[in-house]
Amino acid sequence: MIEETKIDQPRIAAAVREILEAIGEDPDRDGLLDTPKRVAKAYAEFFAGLHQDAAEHLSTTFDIEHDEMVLVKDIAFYSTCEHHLVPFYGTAHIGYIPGKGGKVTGLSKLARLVEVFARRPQVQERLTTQIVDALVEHLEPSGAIVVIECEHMCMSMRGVRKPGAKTVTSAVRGQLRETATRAEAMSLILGR
Ligand SMILES: Nc1nc2c(ncn2[C@@H]2O[C@H](COP(=O)(O)OP(=O)(O)OP(=O)(O)O)[C@@H](O)[C@H]2O)c(=O)[nH]1
Ligand SMILES: [Zn+2]
Repeated sequence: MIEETKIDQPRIAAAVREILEAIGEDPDRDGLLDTPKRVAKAYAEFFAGLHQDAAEHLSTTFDIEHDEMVLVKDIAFYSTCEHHLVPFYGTAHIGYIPGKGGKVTGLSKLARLVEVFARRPQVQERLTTQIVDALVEHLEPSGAIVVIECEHMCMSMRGVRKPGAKTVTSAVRGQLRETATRAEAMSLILGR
């Protein structure tokens, strides 16, 4: 569930009204009347992850004996660049090797983990390491890998204006740092 209650929507709405005035718009014209409220509601969704805890999702574990890699790839997500407050978006790929007698979580929980950290003001590098570190902390796997591929709107629609440029980041922990296992993970992720 998206926790939006801790986000001060009236305060966001007041700030949006200010922005509309600052760009020379009339916040009282018909089309804009409800815009501050709408933006506040949207921001409550965009930043809901600030008030969520990865532990909540990763506490669902199963007693499945599996000491080989589990990989969920192409998890689509949207995040918000903390420098410009515009979206960056793309896909996350998450793999782990359960530890000895270790924990296996539900597949959807890996996607929920992405949401928890994507729905915050972010940079792609931090998003990548936060996801892998949460996996390590809560599942105690023998290895974990996260690869994220994104387009940043701050590079497409403004500034350097290079639409289509993709940024790829990765974070690897434990046994997956070993060359052969890492190569296997990367070919599963990128070999499409
Ligand atoms: N490392 C990293 N940089 C990012 C991310 N998102 C945006 N940026 C970069 O943050 C930098 C901010 O640079 P500044 O020079 O402070 O801001 P700016 O004048 O708006 O920069 P330009 O985008 O080059 O116009 C830019 O180079 C962005 O491309 C991210 O997730 N990771
Ligand atoms: Zn940016």
